[in-house]
Amino acid sequence: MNIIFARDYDELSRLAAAKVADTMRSKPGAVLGLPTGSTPLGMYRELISMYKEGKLSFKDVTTFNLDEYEGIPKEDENSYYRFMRDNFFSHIDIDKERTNIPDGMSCDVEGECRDYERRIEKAGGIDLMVLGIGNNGHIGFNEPASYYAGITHRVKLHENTIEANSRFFGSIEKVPKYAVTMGIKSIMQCRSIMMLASGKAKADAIKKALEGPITPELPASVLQLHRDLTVIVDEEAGSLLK
Ligand SMILES: N[C@@H]1[C@@H](O)[C@H](O)[C@@H](COP(=O)(O)O)O[C@@H]1O
Repeated sequence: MNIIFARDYDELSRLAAAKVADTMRSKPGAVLGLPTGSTPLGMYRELISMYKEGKLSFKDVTTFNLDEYEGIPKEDENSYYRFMRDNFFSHIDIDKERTNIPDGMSCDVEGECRDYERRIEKAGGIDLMVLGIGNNGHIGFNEPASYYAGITHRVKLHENTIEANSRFFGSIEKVPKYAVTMGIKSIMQCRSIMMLASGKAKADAIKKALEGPITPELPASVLQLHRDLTVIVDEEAGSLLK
């Protein structure tokens, strides 16, 4: 495991974008796994700048997003589809046909999950998966549980997650109760993983994830078993690490 201590959020974002760019340069047609949330916003801004400066092209890249809320239409301002379009995809030269986000409006959720896994396999698997981490240690929407959920699946969100994410919805009542997320197996199968964490609220989850026991009660702790894991933390998020 490679832990990088960034001075602050800006440096974390630059380092994260540089790793994505390296992956794209070393493998034309790379397949990227992408997260939402406030943490990767700076990384997306950096990547957009690289594209605008002519240093990077996303033409041949394929992407798979980690998760999506259930029951939120694509065009809703809180859908992860909108998040990705507004914060990243509409600013770069990516082929929209090569961007994949679970369909949270599907009337056949099970079928959608199976199809998502098939699409990842058909693309040749994910070269670099970028992850954030929830305050409770979740990755994607894999919530603390007594077992590991393997592949892409429907999940009931924890109270804690609903509360943390209510800041985007204006009120707790408006936050969806369910989501579709890539599973722990789908994440662990990625060839390389980079997890990002910024701010004091993440310090406890990061300490448990990297130094605590490996348990589905703290989903990110399973990443300790991955062969190619890079974690980038800023000073606050890394403040409890030994
Ligand atoms: N499903 C997403 C996660 O993928 C993300 O890592 C987490 C943390 O978000 P933030 O970066 O805003 O703290 O939020 C959501 O729950």
